[in-house]
Amino acid sequence: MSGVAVVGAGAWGTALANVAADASAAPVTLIGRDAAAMATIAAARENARYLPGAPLNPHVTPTAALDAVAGAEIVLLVTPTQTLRAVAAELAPRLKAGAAVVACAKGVERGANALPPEVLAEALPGVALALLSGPSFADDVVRGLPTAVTLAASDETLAARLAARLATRSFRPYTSTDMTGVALGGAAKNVLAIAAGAAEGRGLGASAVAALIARGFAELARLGAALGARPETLSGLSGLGDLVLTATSPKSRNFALGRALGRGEPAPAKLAEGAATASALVALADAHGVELPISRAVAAVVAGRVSVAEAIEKLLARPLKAEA
Ligand SMILES: NC(=O)C1=CN([C@@H]2O[C@H](COP(=O)(O)OP(=O)(O)OC[C@H]3O[C@@H](n4cnc5c(N)ncnc54)[C@H](OP(=O)(O)O)[C@@H]3O)[C@@H](O)[C@H]2O)C=CC1
Ligand SMILES: O=C(CO)COP(=O)(O)O
Repeated sequence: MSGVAVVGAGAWGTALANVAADASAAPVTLIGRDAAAMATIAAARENARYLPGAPLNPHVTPTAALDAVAGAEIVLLVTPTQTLRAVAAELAPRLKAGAAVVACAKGVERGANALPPEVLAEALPGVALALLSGPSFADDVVRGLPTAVTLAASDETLAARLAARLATRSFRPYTSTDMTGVALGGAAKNVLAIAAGAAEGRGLGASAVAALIARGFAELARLGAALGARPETLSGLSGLGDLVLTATSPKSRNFALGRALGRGEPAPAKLAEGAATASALVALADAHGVELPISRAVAAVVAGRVSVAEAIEKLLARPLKAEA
């Protein structure tokens, strides 16, 4: 079976390293950028900073040596969206011939307003690319709780091979060839989760959160149609599935950020991809003539241009129209 290297030793990278090691006896390397931190993980057999209490699978080798990717047929790229291009550039000269790179981040790159597949296609020309996304909290996955995700590649044979390599009894990758749709769902849900959290933080109630999820999904569907995404992708695991998970759970860092903003509390220090993605998602939509009222409101709030209260009032003042 194929050796796997995981680049990015955060919560999701660590969880996926355990998944890859649980799925096969082939070697798994977990690559971080801080040598001291990786040595600590190797000694403790636990990533105490990002996944405390989760034993590292004994077949996972932590290291800070990026050259270790050279031994892998499959590279899972699990650093935040805004770092993908730079990290991929570092990977390019080190990759084994024929290796596949799987983007596992969820967002839109600022500046280029590009989804992860586009970023990697530019940074890694000629490399076999795939994308992994879907409703999957790292904490649930590392505890072996049932999780279903989407593994997309333009080549369905590659998607099936990668899914088979990563599948375990509890981690179930469904395959797709719609990389745009899968990437868009993962990016948009993080932004919409901030809105849902803000609504809860303001005490607007479950009905308001449900309305934001439904109308937010309508935004996703409009932008997806403009980008050529398949409707069934957006209504599947990586779209609606991840939106429901992330927009209804305080375990979500994006939801938690929104809730703090809604309560007028300081923003949590944890990564919230939706905050960096919001303006880029709106810019991507604007370039295709698609209006995203909720995502635009989130972008304005996280940029500090308006308060949560002002954003809510603006959304409530919007003219009523046909639902679809
Ligand atoms: N956490 C989750 O439940 C899930 C997360 N995801 C997605 O996975 C991606 C990563 O998220 P997650 O693992 O949670 O984030 P974390 O904040 O837990 O970890 C991010 C990791 O990326 C590393 N990193 C950051 N910048 C760089 C860089 N320039 N070069 C190399 N490494 C870098 C960090 O290194 P350092 O520790 O040295 O700062 C850290 O180890 C996100 O796009 C997220 O949306 C997807 C599904 C589930
Ligand atoms: O992507 C995730 C669940 O699918 C993790 O969500 P957060 O990044 O909001 O914590």
